[in-house]
Amino acid sequence: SYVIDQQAVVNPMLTQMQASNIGQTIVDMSSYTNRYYTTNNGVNASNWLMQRWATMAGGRSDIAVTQYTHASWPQKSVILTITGTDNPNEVVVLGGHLDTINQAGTGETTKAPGADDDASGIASLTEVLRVMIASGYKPRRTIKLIGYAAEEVGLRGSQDIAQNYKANNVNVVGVMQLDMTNYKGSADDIYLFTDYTDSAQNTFVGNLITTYLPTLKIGHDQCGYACSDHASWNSAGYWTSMPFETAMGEDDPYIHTANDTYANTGNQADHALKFARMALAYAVELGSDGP
Ligand SMILES: N[C@H](Cc1ccc(I)cc1)C(=O)NO
Ligand SMILES: [Zn+2]
Ligand SMILES: [Zn+2]
Repeated sequence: SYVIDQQAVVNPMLTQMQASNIGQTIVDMSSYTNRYYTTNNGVNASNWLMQRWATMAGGRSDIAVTQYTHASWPQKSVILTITGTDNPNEVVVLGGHLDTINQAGTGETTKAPGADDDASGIASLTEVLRVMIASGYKPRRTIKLIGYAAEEVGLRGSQDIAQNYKANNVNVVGVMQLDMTNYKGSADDIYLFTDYTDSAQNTFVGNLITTYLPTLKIGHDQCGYACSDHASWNSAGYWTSMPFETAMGEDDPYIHTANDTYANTGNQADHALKFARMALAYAVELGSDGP
């Protein structure tokens, strides 16, 4: 349910979250020449993320990391699963995409660092994971963190996964997409996009922000098209939210170029930390609901 009642668990975790950790993950991921869905770099970046999350999860028998093989391209999606304790069949999904693109065309040696789009989202989720593990948090529901392949070429990785979950009747109770979290281009802090998302869940996410991050300003906007992986889940009939870094039209001008670098978001991850904290609250509040 959308009742907010986990303050005793969430608040101590929020204080542990650090922008420097997020920044390091952005630097690591954007050091690949590109992460395009068909290049060796793109394949290697997926393998790197799997290894990174698996190393973090090492000691936990309730956490598994797998790669999802897509039939028609080589880059795999990465799925980390924290199996719930007494309500494991209800699943909470948080995602971002691990691929990048250069609008001029992306070959093996084309630069597409994708620091903001979307290393920032993956890095925000990785800090959520680190703090959940550090605090020994065990959700009652299952929580899945997903690094989608092939988002830039038509939301193809998330489409595969969302349709597969629908076909298998996986009971996903909520989906949050983090695509671009570190470029502060607008007056407000977090923009809840209203198209291809669920209004009731958006209200819940807004309430999470006012409850746990009361200094942040909330905006609302629309993409006007299926602008990230939440749209794949929405069209499969699942409830989604897409908190975005700016208002429409004030978004990061460097994306899909060789200049989407950590330096071009100020060599810091303070904006992304807001999204990481929001995502942590979302994961724990939804993840703590029993059957
Ligand atoms: N088009 C999306 C990014 C994007 C999303 C919303 C807005 I407003 C502007 C830009 C993308 O490239 N996702 O990978
Ligand atoms: Zn993009
Ligand atoms: Zn993106």
